[in-house]
Amino acid sequence: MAQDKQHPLPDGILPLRGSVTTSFAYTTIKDRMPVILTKAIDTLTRHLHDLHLDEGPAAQSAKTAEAKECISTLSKLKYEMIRDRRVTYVVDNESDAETWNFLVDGLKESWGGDTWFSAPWLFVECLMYRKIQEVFNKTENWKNFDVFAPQQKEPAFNGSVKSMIELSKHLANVESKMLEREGRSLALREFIQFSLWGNQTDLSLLINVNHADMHKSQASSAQNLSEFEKNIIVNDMDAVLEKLLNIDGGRIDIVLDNAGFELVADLCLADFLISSGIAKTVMLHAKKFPWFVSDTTPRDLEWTFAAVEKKAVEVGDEGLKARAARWTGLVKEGKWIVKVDDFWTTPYSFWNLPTAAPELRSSLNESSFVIYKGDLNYRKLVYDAEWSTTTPFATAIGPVAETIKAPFVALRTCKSDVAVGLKEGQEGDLKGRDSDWMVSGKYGMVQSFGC
Ligand SMILES: O=P(O)(O)OC[C@H]1O[C@](O)(CO)[C@@H](O)[C@@H]1O
Ligand SMILES: [Mn+2]
Repeated sequence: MAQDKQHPLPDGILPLRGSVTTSFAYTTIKDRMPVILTKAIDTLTRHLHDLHLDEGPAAQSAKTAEAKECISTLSKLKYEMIRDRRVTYVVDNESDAETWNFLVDGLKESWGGDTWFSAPWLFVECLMYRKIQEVFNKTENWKNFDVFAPQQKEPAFNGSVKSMIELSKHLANVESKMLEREGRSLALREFIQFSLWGNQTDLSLLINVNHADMHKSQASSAQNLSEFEKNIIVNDMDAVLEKLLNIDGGRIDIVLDNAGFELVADLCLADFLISSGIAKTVMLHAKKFPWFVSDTTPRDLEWTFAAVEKKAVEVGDEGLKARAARWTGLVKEGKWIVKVDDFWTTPYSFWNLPTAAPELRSSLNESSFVIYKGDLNYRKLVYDAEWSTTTPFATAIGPVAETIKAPFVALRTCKSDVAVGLKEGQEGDLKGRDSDWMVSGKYGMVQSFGC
């Protein structure tokens, strides 16, 4: 990973930071990030307890000692965060550590602050997940442990099964009607909308959600889709459909976001892109290590294929079972390519992509179309800055407009202090309707470039 200075923002545009006490960034660093650490500690503590019951004494003592060490380092991290201490280096042997530390060193000079609240929010929030991974990287026995899986990702998946079954049935119906172009376009519109609304179930936001209730909030049928549609505040869907329907067999990239219901909706879309002939291949970009609680790692993909198939068998849903089997087949045949790149788990905005990750950039330039999923990818596209909401998207993506040639769409539900491309007066209307419109996940954006 290249050591690359953070791209500067235009004069007068500041990055979002926790030091602005009225911001969602502030609430996130003050309240939500410490809770995420507490949950990680709790998960490890429970595992320690289970270890005592399950494994032999020798394995126990080494693993137990390491887990205790992890718990104490995570508690220290939480302490430093709450007290707004200076952020510390990433200390492990991974290939990205040097880059992280180069950026930690440059914080003061680039942004005037190097503590948890004074440094850019994007930087410190990403850093927390990298520091959690550092804790496990330094052990022998816990390197591959996903601390978010047992108590968050897996229960959330189980709580979403009802929605997944409904979604799969509905989409099978939609697919069967897609014979001509018009049918294909209508079908694609639905697949994209489900992929968009799937983004509501991001577990770093839903830290206190009851996983058993996930179904209630998920758009999984045509009926709730039309209810949700009025909440798409920027909607470039028609242009996106036009572009996609004219690709005729190229490669489409999906920069994945969360595992669980969102991933299942994304995989349904990826599957449709192939089965409809729109794309020959789909490249699925996953995260290298557990990230923002629920982001998809390669392990999550495998786990999801198996878990969907198992659930389908349990409930006797042949359609869903065939779907899951087809997904495994698509990977085997090379029609779905799963890719991991260090870049997605750095704090860089996409403005840095050409210099920080030149190979990834060349690869994206071979794509016919890129779909960026979720809120964090949106923040990274627009550099997580204090843009006014009427800033044109083309301005807020800065150099990305020229450096990544493939046309793209961002599908995100709004969960942070940034949204651009709104019409004059639209922000006021939204505020009038819902003071939390920017962060509640209730509103969505289908925002494209190059279409
Ligand atoms: O999974 P997503 O949609 O990228 O959401 C991640 C988002 O989670 C949050 O922690 C929720 O507020 C934001 O900081 C971040 O943008
Ligand atoms: Mn996410």
